[in-house]
Amino acid sequence: MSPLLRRAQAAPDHRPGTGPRRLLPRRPRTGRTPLPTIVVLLALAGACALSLPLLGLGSRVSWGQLPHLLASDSARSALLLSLRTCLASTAACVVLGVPLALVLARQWPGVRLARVLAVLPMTMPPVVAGIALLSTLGRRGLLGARLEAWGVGVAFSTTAVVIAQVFVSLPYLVVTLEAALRTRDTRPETVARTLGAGPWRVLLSITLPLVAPALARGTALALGRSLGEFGATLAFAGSREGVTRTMPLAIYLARESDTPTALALAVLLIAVSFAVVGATTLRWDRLLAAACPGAGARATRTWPPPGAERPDPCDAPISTSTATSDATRSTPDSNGTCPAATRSTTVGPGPGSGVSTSRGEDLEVVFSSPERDVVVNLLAPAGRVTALLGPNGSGKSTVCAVAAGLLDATAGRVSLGGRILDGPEDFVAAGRREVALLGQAPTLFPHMCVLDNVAFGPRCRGLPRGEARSLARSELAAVGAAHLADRPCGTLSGGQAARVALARALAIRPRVLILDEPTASLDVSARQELRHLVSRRAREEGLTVLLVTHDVVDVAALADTVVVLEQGRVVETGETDHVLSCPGSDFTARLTGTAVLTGTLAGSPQAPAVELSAGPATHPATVPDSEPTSRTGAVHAAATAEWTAEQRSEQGSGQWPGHGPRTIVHGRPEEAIEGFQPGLPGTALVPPDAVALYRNAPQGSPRNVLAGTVRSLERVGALVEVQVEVAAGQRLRATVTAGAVTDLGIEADQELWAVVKAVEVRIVPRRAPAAELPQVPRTVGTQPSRPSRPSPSSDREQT
Ligand SMILES: Nc1ncnc2c1ncn2[C@@H]1O[C@H](COP(=O)(O)OP(=O)(O)OP(=O)(O)O)[C@@H](O)[C@H]1O
Repeated sequence: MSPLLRRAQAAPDHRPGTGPRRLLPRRPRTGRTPLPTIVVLLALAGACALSLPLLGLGSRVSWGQLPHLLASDSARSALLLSLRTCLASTAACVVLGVPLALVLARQWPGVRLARVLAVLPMTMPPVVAGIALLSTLGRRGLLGARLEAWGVGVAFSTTAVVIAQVFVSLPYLVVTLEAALRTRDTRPETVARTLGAGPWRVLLSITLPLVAPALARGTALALGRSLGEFGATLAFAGSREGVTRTMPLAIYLARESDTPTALALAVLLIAVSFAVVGATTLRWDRLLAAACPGAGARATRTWPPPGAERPDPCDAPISTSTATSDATRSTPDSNGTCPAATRSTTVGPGPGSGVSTSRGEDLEVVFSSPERDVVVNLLAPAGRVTALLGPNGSGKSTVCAVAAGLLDATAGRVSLGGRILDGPEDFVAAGRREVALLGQAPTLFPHMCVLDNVAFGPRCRGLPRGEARSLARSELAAVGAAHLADRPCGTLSGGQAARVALARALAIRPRVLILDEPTASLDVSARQELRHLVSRRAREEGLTVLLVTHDVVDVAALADTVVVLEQGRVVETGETDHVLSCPGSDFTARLTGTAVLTGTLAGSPQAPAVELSAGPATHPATVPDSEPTSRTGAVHAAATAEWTAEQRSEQGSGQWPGHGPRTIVHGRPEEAIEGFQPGLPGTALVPPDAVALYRNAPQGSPRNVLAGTVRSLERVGALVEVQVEVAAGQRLRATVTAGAVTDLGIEADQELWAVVKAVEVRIVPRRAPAAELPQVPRTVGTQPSRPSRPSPSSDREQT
């Protein structure tokens, strides 16, 4: 115990908050990490450095005479000229700076140098900037001489003032905006593309609104810099009253001859700068919402709006029983009650109408991506749900991106109902394929309300605003989210956001719905809810669904067929029931809890076996009790191996067989096993209910008996998973009741016996490791992409 704690406990009263007796360190009251004192002191010194000169200036100003001093002709002329030129130069900065920042935020050869050049005018002494401008646009300058020949004189004019201001202030806007663009989340833009937005709509509706705060700040900085511009203006434009003499110049000239006027102008300049920069820090959205409540849904980020009550009476878990029940949900009325009738407008049979439209068509995806070492050929049948499974990095997202048009199917083909979406000659862009993509995160557009999010896709497809909103309302109703329509997206829970994202994907009336782990970030109940919803909506619309998931419950509940990818190749396909009950790959075996034991194939397809990799004997050389104990609860496990004849005789001789060098697992006889060849690598897949654990060596002559060591015990719901190592690094899994664990006295490092029914063990040839896989020919995929195609390796950057 620390001395401090001892003292605290020894004190007669060490209740918190009792003055000097409070010896325990004070806990921080907020979650914020406290700043070191020295940092706070330095910050105060910095604040003084910024504010003291202003105080000094204020102390010299004749405040009483201020209106009189500022009313002089020269002061008014300087002020008006400053405002005119600053507004013009700021507008020019926005027009030129936004495109420049967009280009500089991308990756291209030489972009780093370009970024340095863009910042350079910020670091130049202003007078040097003026000389540079004079050398370019002056009468004898690089361009100025030609302009003079055409009768256009730039230097020493009001235009020169604007040019000088643009030159020094443009970098402020570019740097601020470019940093925001480079670090922005690009997923909303990718989603917008998949919903059918073209480049202009993505830029104007998504990209710029998302970086609007940085644009506002950059613009304010540019305006502030223009207002204060002096050196470059003086060198390039001179000081002609009413023409080029802006406020800074007027202050400079008056500072000796007419100090009170100079100080008054200085105060005015500071006040204007303060107003301009301060305006960018205001929450305009809130002010607008307060000023015109009708605009609140689009602008405000708070919910409920002031005066409204929580909780939302319609915000209950949705019923997934019938489409109609969801479709009748609607926006609560002003009293907060949910009217029975929906305001939804349906298009055609309409979402949630319960009428199957069977829009789905066969989706075929055949491609190779040498960069990612993915070679895939798969078919998602029309109107069915195909689960795409595989370990991390196996290529699932790549398949989704290719199918959605975010990635070019190099040397391949994507077709929908026989129509080529991506092939050697054709490429249909993302968003024009009738393919909707729903990713792990809902990625709602944060600057739009829920209704506008869902109406975005239909708007991109040319639907008038009113119709798009009606369709959006009915889509929201169909997923039980009609009452969220006017909510800002930032106020939704994860489950609500997922529902809205589903409605948004379905609002474009796709034929194919691609779900790339949409339930990954949800809790159990929200996950279940979304699962039901996807299943119901896919059925109602008759959609072809490609579902990426790592959750076996998703597969069992939703999928009709399963495709398994490993190391970028399809290793297993089949009907869901078959794949789950008879997994044919390591991945599905693990997914279903089946133990995977590896070794060398032996026997024949009619009597298949796998000889496990050799492992050290770990059991002590004691004679096991040959009586199965009375506590022989035949507990079910997930793998086994044969106790060989030699091992039996070892046991008879009083030797514990341990993990002998010839641990063999026998499997179910088959008529034929593709690729079976004794001596090649093989796998024994042992389902969870095929194994019984014994504390002592079992009697009788079971074919597969395995000696092993308990390596872990883990609670799985009401049961306990026992992992038993049967060869070096190879474990069986047994799922037993907690009672059986107690009865058998199972604990870590204990030796056990496992018996596995051979008829339940599948023996399959093992797939060669990645290094031995046939390489994709390098010529494939090196074809130049058509300009409109996304680059094969650029989707991550974009997504
Ligand atoms: N932008 C990229 N550029 C190059 N290679 C990439 C890129 N994105 C992914 N890869 C590679 O492509 C392969 C397949 O990745 P992909 O993301 O498709 O796998 P996944 O099965 O979806 O994985 P996860 O389950 O982790 O999402 C991996 O080897 C990965 O490293």
